[in-house]
Amino acid sequence: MSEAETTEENGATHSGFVALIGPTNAGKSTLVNRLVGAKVSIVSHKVQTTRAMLRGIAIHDRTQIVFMDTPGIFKPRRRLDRAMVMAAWTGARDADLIMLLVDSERGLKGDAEAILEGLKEVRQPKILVLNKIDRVRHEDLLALAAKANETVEFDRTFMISATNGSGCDDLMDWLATTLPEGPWYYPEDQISDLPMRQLAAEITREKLFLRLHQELPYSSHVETEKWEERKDGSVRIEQVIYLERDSQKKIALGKGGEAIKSISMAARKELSEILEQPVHLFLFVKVRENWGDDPARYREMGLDFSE
Ligand SMILES: Nc1nc2c(ncn2[C@@H]2O[C@H](COP(=O)(O)OP(=O)(O)OP(=O)(O)O)[C@@H](O)[C@H]2O)c(=O)[nH]1
Repeated sequence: MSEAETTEENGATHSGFVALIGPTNAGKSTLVNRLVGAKVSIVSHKVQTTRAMLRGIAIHDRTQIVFMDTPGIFKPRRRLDRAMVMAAWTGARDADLIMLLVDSERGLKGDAEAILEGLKEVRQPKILVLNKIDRVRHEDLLALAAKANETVEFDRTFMISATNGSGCDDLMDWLATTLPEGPWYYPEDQISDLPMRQLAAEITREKLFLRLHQELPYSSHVETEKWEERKDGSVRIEQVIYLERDSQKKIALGKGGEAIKSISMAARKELSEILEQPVHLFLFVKVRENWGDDPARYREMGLDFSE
C-alpha cells in the first residue's frame, strides 16, 4: 500500500501554499530548513514558476505545507516601478496564507516597514512570525508584536528562533490545522525527488560552466533523466548534457574524456554533500539541435515559454 493510501485511511489530508515573505536575512532559509526537517530536507532555489520560488515542502501530521518565496517585493523598492511590485504581490495573493518573517533584533526598520504597508492591501490570512528571539528581550518582543499588529491585522503572532527551534512546533501545529482540507500537491515519496532532480542538474551545469565557460557559452543544458535510490543507501543519478552542435561535444568531453571526468567528479562531490549519501553520477553528452527553441525544455526548467 502506498503512503498516500495510508494517509487517506487515517483521515482527511490538508494542504496549502504558504507565501513566506520578509526582508533579506530575516531567516527564511533557516526556518524552512528547520520546518522541512529531516523528513524532506529540500530547499531549492530553483524557480518553479516565473512568479514564485519554491523554498521547501514540509509534512506535519496529515498536512502538506508548501513554502514559497515571493521574490521582488522587498528588493530595492525605489528602483522598481509600481507595476513590478504589484506583480510580485500577486504571487503572495495566490497563496493560502501569508507568513511575514521579521528579524526581531532588527525590528521594523527599512524593508519590513514597507512590506507591512503592502500587506495592508492583501486580503488573505496573514501571520506574523518574529524570528531570532534568542537575541532579544521579551519586553522588546511584545512591543514589536504590538507595533506590527497596529499596521496589519495578523491572525496570529508567533515568536520563534529558527536556529534553536524554539516556538517552531507551535507554528507547525497551527499551520497544519489551519490549512484547508484537500489532497497533497506532491506525493510524499516524490517531494524530495522533484526539486532535487532540478537542483542536481543545476549543480552539474554550474560545474560545466566553471570548467568550460569560455568554450561553451550558453549552449548547454542539463537534465536529470534517472534517479534511483539504492538499498545500500546510495543513489544513482543519470544526467544528459545537451549541446547544440556536434563540434561542442568534443569540447565537453575534453582530451581523453578529461573534461567530463572532472566535471562529473566536482558535481558528484557537491551532490553527495547536499544529499548526505553516496552518489553515483553518470553523465551523457548529446547533441540536440535547437533545444533553445523547444517549449518542452523550458517546461522542464520551470520556465514560461513565450512564442
Ligand atoms: N540568532 C539567530 N540567528 C538566526 C536565526 N534565524 C536565522 N538566523 C541567522 O540569520 C542569518 C540569515 O538567515 P537566512 O536564513 O539566510 O535568511 P534569509 O531570510 O533566508 O535570507 P535571504 O535568502 O538572503 O533573503 C543567518 O546567519 C542565520 O544563521 C535565529 O533564530 N536566531
